[in-house]
Amino acid sequence: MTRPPAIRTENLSVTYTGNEDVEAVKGVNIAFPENQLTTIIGPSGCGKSTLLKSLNRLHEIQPNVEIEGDVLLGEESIYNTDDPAPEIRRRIGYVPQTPTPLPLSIYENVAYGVRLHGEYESSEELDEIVETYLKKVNLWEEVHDRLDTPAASLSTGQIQRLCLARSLAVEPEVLLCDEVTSALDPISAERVEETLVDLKDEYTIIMVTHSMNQARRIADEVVFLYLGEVIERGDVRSFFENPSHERTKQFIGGHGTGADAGDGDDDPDNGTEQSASANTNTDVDQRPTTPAK
Ligand SMILES: Nc1ncnc2c1ncn2[C@@H]1O[C@H](COP(=O)(O)OP(=O)(O)OP(=O)(O)O)[C@@H](O)[C@H]1O
Repeated sequence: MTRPPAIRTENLSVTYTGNEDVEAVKGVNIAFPENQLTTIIGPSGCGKSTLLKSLNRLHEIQPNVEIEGDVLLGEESIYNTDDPAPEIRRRIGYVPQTPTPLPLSIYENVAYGVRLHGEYESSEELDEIVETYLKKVNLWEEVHDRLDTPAASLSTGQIQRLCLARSLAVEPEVLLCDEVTSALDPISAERVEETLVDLKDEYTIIMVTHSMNQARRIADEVVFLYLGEVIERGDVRSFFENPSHERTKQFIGGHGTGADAGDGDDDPDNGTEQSASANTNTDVDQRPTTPAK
């Protein structure tokens, strides 16, 4: 049975108005069901990041962006509201591709937002919150004996998990992840992926990825975006095994024609992922693939 949407768009269009207008997202209507992981895939420049950022008003921090339509969190508009943008962004967390820790200790990186929102009553409770979220992202074992050291001393993969913990500690309703493994080495990427799989039954996660292999591994549902429009969406199995639209078929190419359609993904030494976009000549994605679990 389809779960109720945690967040959805209504006729959402996003236009960059610079020297010339670029309508990056075009009248998109899409609902993201709660407590599942939905990946957004599509060729480079098709509007994936733009769509993701519009889900928590992140475009407001850059000039020359026009938004039409609406985004509803539950039944509440995130645009037509008196709530300040930081409160919207607390409820809809965003984790970027390049993890950036605050110039603070490991502990304070997780505690920061909790302090800001005043959602604790004692230092013991704050300690518990920090421990809880570091455990949720599978980082506690690695850092519990050095919580006071600077977060910058961690590896990039650990920092990405720390950033996930920081986002989760303020208890968002939705978590937006923008290519959160693509800047990581394969082993770190695998750890982050495992963490997302652990989290996905408990959180509504919307994740942009360039990797169809990653989408296959961890998504519940897949959304295919092309030139700013949603072409197709479906549960991960039917999406890859039985896509309806010709454009989707072209995009996923030979990868989606059967459950066993091999794409080299299970071979950690494969080194590159053959992007579907290579089949459509719209993109050549030679990013490293993460090894299968
Ligand atoms: N700040 C900006 N100003 C003008 N145009 C922009 C801006 N950001 C993105 N665009 C354009 O909007 C379109 C969608 O870009 P977006 O980054 O959302 O695509 P994407 O699917 O996330 O791409 P990629 O997979 O390469 O990250 C592209 O044509 C891009 O050039």
